[in-house]
Amino acid sequence: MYLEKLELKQFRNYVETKLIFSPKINILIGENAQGKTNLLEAIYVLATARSHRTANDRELIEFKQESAALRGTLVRQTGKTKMELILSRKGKKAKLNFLEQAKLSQYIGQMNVILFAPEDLALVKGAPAVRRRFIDMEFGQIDAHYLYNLTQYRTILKQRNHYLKQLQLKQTADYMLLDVLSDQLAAFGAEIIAKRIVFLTGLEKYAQKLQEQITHTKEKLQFRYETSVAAAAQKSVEDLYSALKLLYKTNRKKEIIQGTTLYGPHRDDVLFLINQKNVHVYGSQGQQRTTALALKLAEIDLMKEETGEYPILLLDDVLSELDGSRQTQLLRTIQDKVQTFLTTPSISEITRKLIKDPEVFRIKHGEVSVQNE
Ligand SMILES: Nc1ncnc2c1ncn2[C@@H]1O[C@H](COP(=O)(O)OP(=O)(O)OP(=O)(O)O)[C@@H](O)[C@H]1O
Repeated sequence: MYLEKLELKQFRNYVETKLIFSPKINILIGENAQGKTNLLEAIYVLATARSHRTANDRELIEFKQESAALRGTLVRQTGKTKMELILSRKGKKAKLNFLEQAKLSQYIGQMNVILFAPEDLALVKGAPAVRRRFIDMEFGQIDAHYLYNLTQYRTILKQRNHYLKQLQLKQTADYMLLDVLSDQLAAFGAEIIAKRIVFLTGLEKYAQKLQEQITHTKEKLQFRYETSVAAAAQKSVEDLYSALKLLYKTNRKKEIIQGTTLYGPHRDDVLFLINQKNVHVYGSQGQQRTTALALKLAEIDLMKEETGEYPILLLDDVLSELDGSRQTQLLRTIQDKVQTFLTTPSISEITRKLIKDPEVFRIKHGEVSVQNE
């Protein structure tokens, strides 16, 4: 799939911009603070209805304005789709082919994007929340059911935590509602854990191959899903559900004392292992970066497998963070098959050598000019 056209109105520092992109590689070049990342962010927001940089949509609207509009034409094997997202103080409105979608979950997933920013190089090293967010953003895009379960889970988790707080403060002594909420949370939690394990297995298969290519060694990369449910990978959804319910039952006192839900997918993590050793703990900086790169590139293949089409790749100033051989590996992987947008302050020699006929956009103060060499 590829994004053919993009129109922005009052989005960040773009007052009004209309662009036509190459289905292959688009280079967004410009000095600092001109709007390169804002443009990548716009594509990301158009696809996922949320920003990778902020949870506050207000920040996405041009400083002096009340609303922002993003419109795009997405081309897939099955045809073209017009996508539209309006952001305002009142919330978001999403349209597909001019039809307003009652739920955002109906809109998300049309356009699949993978964003790779320098922060992602810390994915392996960062806190568990960073990895959970990564998993949820990626898997949510390719599986509407996963996204639905996640939304339900979050809503019930909030209610359950609120109720645990009430029990902690002795504002209530009724355990009936807690049991109901535990039951519901376990049901959605089990679905989420089961899907995460399936997806991670798929991702691992591709990442292993890439890791070997990048390192030219016999380093074996493995992913392990870490959860409080024992032997989760061997369990069916029903078994996971029973196991979670049991965890809530046996740890009721502990959860009430702490006033929060201590078990479930919101507390889980992913471990990355190289030759059976935890990369987070034992990996060199280089190994951690390679693992993050392999993980990101593996997503391209996983999305292709799951959706039948290659996703759109957004590379935010990431090339300069990689050494020559990793840059080469990255550019070879995407060459000709993945529509790519990459931001950079200047085009490196490697990029010049490896990228054939890129479309180059020069960005200055939120204005874009096409600059083909
Ligand atoms: N809501 C907004 N309205 C208007 N301008 C904004 C808004 N949010 C951010 N900006 C402006 O956008 C610019 C930053 O753009 P962006 O983050 O895309 O930089 P960049 O070109 O990627 O630079 P760098 O290479 O430093 O990351 C800043 O000038 C900032 O003031």
